[in-house]
Amino acid sequence: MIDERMTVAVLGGGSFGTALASIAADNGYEVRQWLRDAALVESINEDHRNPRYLPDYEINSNVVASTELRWVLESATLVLVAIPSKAFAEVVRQARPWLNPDQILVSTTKGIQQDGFKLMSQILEDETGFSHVGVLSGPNLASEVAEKQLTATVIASHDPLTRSRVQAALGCDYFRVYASNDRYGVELGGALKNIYAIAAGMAASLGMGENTRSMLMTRALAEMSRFAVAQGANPMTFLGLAGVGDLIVTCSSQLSRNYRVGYALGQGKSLDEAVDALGQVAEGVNTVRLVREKAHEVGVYMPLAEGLFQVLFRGVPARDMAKLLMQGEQSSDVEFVLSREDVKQDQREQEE
Ligand SMILES: NC(=O)C1=CN([C@@H]2O[C@H](COP(=O)(O)OP(=O)(O)OC[C@H]3O[C@@H](n4cnc5c(N)ncnc54)[C@H](O)[C@@H]3O)[C@@H](O)[C@H]2O)C=CC1
Ligand SMILES: O=C(CO)COP(=O)(O)O
Repeated sequence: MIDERMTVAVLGGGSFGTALASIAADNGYEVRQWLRDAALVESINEDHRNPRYLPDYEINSNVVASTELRWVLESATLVLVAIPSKAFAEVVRQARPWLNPDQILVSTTKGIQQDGFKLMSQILEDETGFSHVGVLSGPNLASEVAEKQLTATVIASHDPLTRSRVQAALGCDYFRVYASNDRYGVELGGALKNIYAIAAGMAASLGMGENTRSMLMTRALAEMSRFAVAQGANPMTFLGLAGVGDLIVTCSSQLSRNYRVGYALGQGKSLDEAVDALGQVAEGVNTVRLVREKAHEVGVYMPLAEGLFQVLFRGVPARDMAKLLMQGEQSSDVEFVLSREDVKQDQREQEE
């Protein structure tokens, strides 16, 4: 049964915004989608297709697109913001005059803003001062969502109303929406896994095997949760869909843009060539820079992020970096069970 009071606005005309708009419309809600590009607006409204970002999928005909932010937002009770992190704050500021404190504001973006190392839901909070704020994140390749492949995601918010409204708006027989109150952990999970997806794509194109991919993904999880805990998130969140779930899909699929950037780099393309060929956002390229800097600042050990940074921005060949990483410290498997300090202590004692 649909909640008659709910109307949905989606900001962003990329692949994920389009896929989410179509789900809400499939669920019977009135959906308005904001895009800058008038030609794409026309395609969505006339042909029910987004030829630039999701050319192969039909969009529910109840999604109405517009270039008018005011029109899209004025009747909305739920606002999903699906804008790449670099432009996220700018768009929220543009939207601010038509946002109100009763609306539910949800980021679906998996990135970090350079200025202040802010996650997107923090931007929503800071720019509006409103309290119904949440994050949607999980293993959600947009084209598979658009194809109605069976999929699950997480709505994370401290606010129960935000969680239940998003579950009602998007949950359906092909899209399950699980709830979390660790907004920061869920959001960090989505942003951080993009770093390791680039590394996984690179490893695959260099012909590295399945053991290598498994090692990479599991050590990535250790590194992500180490960083997140240092930033105040709950490590248990990384056992869920927005942690290990998203890491698995993004590190295993050519449908991931971050993975594809890594794959192209492994084939010898430059970073600029790889990003240009993609023509869509690969958030991990920026995230690795910001996270590496933050890790240095707060003293968190992140050898994989550091290694990827050196390959992407310092010209270190990926194979050399892989060799170097294999010579790094052999420490604890799960450091929430046996700490890295304890392993170091054991090793020191054996050496004496
Ligand atoms: N595509 C996917 O499979 C998924 C993407 N996400 C996240 O969703 C976010 C958005 O990604 P996609 O929709 O995939 O991106 P995309 O690359 O498909 O499209 C980006 C959209 O944002 C628009 N845009 C960029 N700058 C803008 C600005 N200043 N003002 C207005 N619009 C602007 C572009 O015109 C385009 O419509 C990313 O952070 C991504 O990590 C999350 C889950 C799945
Ligand atoms: O976040 C995603 C899947 O959950 C999409 O990943 P990419 O941005 O790498 O395509």
